[in-house]
Amino acid sequence: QQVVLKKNTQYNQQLIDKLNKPHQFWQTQPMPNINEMDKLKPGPIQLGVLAEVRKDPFNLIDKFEWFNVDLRNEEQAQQVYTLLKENYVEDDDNMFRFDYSIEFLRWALLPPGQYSDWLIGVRVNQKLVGFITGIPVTLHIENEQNKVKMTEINFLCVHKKIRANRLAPVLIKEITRRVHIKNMWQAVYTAGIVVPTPISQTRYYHRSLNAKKLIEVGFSSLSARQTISRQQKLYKLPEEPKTPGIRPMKKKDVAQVTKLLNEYLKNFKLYFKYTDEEVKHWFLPRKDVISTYVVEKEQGIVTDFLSFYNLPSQVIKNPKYTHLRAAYSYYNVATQTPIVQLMYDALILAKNEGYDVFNALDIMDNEKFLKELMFCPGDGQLNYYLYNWKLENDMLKPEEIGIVLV
Ligand SMILES: CNCCCN(C)c1ncc(F)c(N2CC(C(=O)NCc3cnc4ccccn34)C2)n1
Repeated sequence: QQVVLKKNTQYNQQLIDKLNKPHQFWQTQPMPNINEMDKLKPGPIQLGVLAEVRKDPFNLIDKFEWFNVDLRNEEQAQQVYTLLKENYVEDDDNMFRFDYSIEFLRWALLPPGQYSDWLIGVRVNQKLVGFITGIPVTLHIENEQNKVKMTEINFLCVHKKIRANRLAPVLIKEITRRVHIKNMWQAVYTAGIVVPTPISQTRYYHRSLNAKKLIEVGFSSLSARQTISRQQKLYKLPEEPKTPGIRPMKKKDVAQVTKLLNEYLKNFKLYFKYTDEEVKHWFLPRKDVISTYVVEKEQGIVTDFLSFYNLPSQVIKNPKYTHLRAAYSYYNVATQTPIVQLMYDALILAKNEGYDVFNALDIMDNEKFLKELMFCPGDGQLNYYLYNWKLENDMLKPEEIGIVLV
């Protein structure tokens, strides 16, 4: 009886703490909070001192141990895949959960220049129960002179059975330490939740490709006047893309795609600059991971390209379907083809690749095609965060964001 009472009081105390001091962890981090916004000048909030960076890993509760994940190792990749498949992001009604594939994770987390100690796992008795990742990026912030080498954080995940152990803050602190050790002091990340302090709040839009299935899995719903067959007719797409010369990207296109992409991204306040090597990694088609199509005119000139990545969701309880096949808009550059026509072709190509829905955020120039191509606003928002950096005006509009995190 005593033990149960103690456990409950301990748990209740944790709840009381949570309610009284929300964001207790985040208040300790160099993120501008509301009242000090006006005082700080644009740029780093805290200047890091390499000599002061802790050399040893943060302490873990006993039996928990740090573990650098080697995603090239099949067994370790399987462990990461299973942890995410069973414990990663779900929608608010717990109907869907992301199901990132192993090949996708290798694409997302093994880019050129990756550090082996930035894919961090926590294990208990050889079982993976926690994960967080960083990849090295150079982010251009608000103007050309701010080219900041930093980390892009992603895939923070703690096993459902060991939540409320305060493991997530330790994972964040440990990857921060491993980034600081490399003399990098900023980070960029996104999250569906709001913690201090978003630099932009973007919104998801969805374009139905398989209306019937979206209704059957509960992703879409029918209003009184709508019927399934009406919806199918409304969202019907032609068999073939409209743009002459559109075809899958090949290795020979890398140099032209790099030029088009870097030129286009200068329009935004937050963007990466890509080398040929990086374009090869991020855009050359990989089956069931990334699709990129280029528009080739006479003499082999590439004038436009479109790209989308594959992120299926497990349908948690449904008699007929186990997965929702979703294509997510990645980077699209239209210099000769009208953007609406280019993205209409993206829908047709995604439908032909077997996707049920095409998702896009209202960032970059996406507003220009979302309404006309019958995208519907989703219920969630994706917040962008910059760690240890004060922007000129604190917030950026979605159309000023030029980066997509997978
Ligand atoms: C760095 N990390 C971001 C991952 C990419 N992210 C979360 C994302 N980028 C663009 C989107 F357009 C988007 N989505 C449209 C919304 C949606 O489809 N909501 C219903 C739903 C279906 N399946 C799931 C699984 C989890 C949560 C909601 N789900 C979420 N998500």
